[in-house]
Amino acid sequence: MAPDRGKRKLPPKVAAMKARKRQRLEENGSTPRPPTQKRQEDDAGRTVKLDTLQWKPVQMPDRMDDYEGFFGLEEIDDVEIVRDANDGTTSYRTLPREDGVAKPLKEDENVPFRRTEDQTSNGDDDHVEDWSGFSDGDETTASTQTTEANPTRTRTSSQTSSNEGSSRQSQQKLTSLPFQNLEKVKDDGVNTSAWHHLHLSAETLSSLSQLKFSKPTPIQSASIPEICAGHDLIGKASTGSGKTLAFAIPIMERFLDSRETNRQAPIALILAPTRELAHQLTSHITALGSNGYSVDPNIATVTGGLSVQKQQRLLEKADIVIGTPGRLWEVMSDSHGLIDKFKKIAFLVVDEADRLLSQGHFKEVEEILNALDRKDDNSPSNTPAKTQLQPRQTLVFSATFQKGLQQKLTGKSKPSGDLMNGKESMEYLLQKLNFRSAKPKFIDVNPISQMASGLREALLECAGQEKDLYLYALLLLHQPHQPHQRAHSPSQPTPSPPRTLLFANSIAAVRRLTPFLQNLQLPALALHSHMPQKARLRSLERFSATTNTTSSSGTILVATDVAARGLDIPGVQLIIHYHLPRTADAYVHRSGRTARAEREGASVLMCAPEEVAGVRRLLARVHAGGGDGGKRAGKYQMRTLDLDRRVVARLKPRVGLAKRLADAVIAKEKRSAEEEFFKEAAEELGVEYDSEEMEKEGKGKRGRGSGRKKVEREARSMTKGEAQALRAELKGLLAQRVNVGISERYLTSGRLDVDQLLQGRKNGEFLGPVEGLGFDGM
Ligand SMILES: Nc1ncnc2c1ncn2[C@@H]1O[C@H](COP(=O)(O)OP(=O)(O)OP(=O)(O)O)[C@@H](O)[C@H]1O
Repeated sequence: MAPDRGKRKLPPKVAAMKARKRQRLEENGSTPRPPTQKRQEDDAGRTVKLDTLQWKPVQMPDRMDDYEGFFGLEEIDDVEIVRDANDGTTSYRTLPREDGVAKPLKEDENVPFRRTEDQTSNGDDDHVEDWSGFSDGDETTASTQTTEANPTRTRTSSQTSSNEGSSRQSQQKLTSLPFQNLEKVKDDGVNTSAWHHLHLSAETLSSLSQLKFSKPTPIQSASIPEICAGHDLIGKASTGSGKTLAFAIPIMERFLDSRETNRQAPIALILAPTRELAHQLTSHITALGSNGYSVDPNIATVTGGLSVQKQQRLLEKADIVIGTPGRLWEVMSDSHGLIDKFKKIAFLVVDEADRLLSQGHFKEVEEILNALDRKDDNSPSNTPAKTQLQPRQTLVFSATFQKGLQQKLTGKSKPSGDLMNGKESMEYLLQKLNFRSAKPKFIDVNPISQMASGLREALLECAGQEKDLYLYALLLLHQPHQPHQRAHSPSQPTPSPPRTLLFANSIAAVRRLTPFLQNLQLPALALHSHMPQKARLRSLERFSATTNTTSSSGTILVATDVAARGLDIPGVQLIIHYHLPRTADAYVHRSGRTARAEREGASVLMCAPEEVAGVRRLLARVHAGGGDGGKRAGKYQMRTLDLDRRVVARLKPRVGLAKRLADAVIAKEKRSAEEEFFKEAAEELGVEYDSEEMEKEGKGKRGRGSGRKKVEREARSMTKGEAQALRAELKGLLAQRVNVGISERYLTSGRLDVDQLLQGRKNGEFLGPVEGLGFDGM
């Protein structure tokens, strides 16, 4: 008998192993023994009859409350269902217990051919990180749930729960992300008279004063009165323009009003597309709530990581709930009474709404919205859900609402009509959300462009095989602009070191580029959604640390689009799009990680010559906003960043060595992950794993990907000695100066040397003319 695993498609290599095994057995005239038979013989479990078991009644979860004719459910623990592999009959077996606790099935017993995390992303250069990977319902690595900017004053849900071990630790780490302005300020704060026309409470004003926000931003000025007056609202404003406080301040005002009432439900439910953004929202709202208020709100952050049961407990006392849709829906749907509580919230906030509501991305958002809108049994049965008055206000924010921005940026596909204008965006959202008023307020403070005003943009044209070389040149060019070169008084807060965010389209590319840059002595860190949650937090924390002016800390973050939306990291001055963003909205949001809060920054799009025309066309449309049917689109011309090709060419030897070393490490890691996988698969099948035989088989294959495989094989075969020799050679090259030609200046490897080299330089003297991007101003 074998446990029921259903049919799965075997990976080709495993299928080949299986076929070889069958062939050998047929040749020997023996019959294969089902692979799980041995395990069953060894198993101490006992076959039992169903009706002899101690069934326990199950309390029905909220999501079942609409199921008519469903009377109840009972459950039983510690029983495995097994199916006879030959005749398909089913029986039940008790699981052996250790210390009175049932021994769970090993993970791989349930999913024999599931690939491990590393295998998934190492194995495939085309592996693309899409938004389904950002929703974290299925991620179970260590995580966080609530953050505190001020642990002594802020009540957070996590404090109600004990014994949270490492999760608590990572939560505290996350809290230290320096959202600079929002750190608790101990001095007297700033004058807030510019806020007075918004009629906010003294406590909110005091908090704003301490946070040193002397005046509201335009989106805050426009939205806060409408929200406080009870309207639903759709708010559009460029990246980094303060949308978080535009909805957080009214929520805090309502929190103050409701303090005396016996409120049974959270005030607000805030949805965000990524874990990082959910935690950042928590951090911003916590900082607001813990600076000027006599009682702080209880904030629960619900993202993947902690057990669902723990998060359900945390939610019981929450005033404000912030979460990613996957985990939030899991927690809501498996709980008792939580959905009913959430139906009473005063605010539903959908941050980055265009992404959260876009087709096919977050099905859990729809589940949550449907659950919130579901009719109560005692509501008039003939009232359709759409027309019922919702007790809550719905607030929707993003920098981009145009559906057209989600079209591909490659220029290969024809733009599908005009970008949506404000009216159409509103209609789209009206279809998706159950607003309580027929016409929510639509506030668009940047109708023409969604790009921040302090952003400078440029194209860097280079062929695909030279991308790494040009990337290195660009990073060297950017490195020297250290803030310590600027006058800085000791009474001012420490300025952030310059940071660069490098975006790539696939996890595999992030994995390759990070060691490549590190080999070139550039301080690079990785961030993608297949990293364990702790490593994700560590990368962000190191990248964001306020005083990382030494070369050992990261000032370059190599990331997938998991970092594209909403992240507010001080000091990000340069965005590099190593790959073309797939969609125009991704371009807007990636570029929006710099030039925030009226600061300046630059964005460089690396682009192959054949892609340039298409990209220019579409970016012109992005800049034209689309509200005029694209008539202004021709006006915007993105500048080109010219690097002196002769000088760039001199960097080739270093780049070549750094690449070979990075490829070798990646290929070896991939190999060991593959070996592990195939060994497990072979064990499962009861066959012998012969790595040499598999290697031979791989060599014989021709066709798509065989060139890459050859390179991988070569990289894998690099010996330790060869790697050491290459490292030594690279070290030597990095220590040498590179003649940069006409300027008679010399370029060396590390940041310090480059700093010295470039002191007093003028634009255009280093690596060719770069007039226009104004790197000096950064
Ligand atoms: N009134 C204000 N005065 C000065 N700074 C502010 C003010 N309001 C917010 N900020 C700061 O501006 C920065 C950007 O704010 P926020 O993250 O809310 O931008 P956003 O509009 O949500 O951006 P994105 O579209 O990228 O999500 C934050 O560092 C925040 O602390």
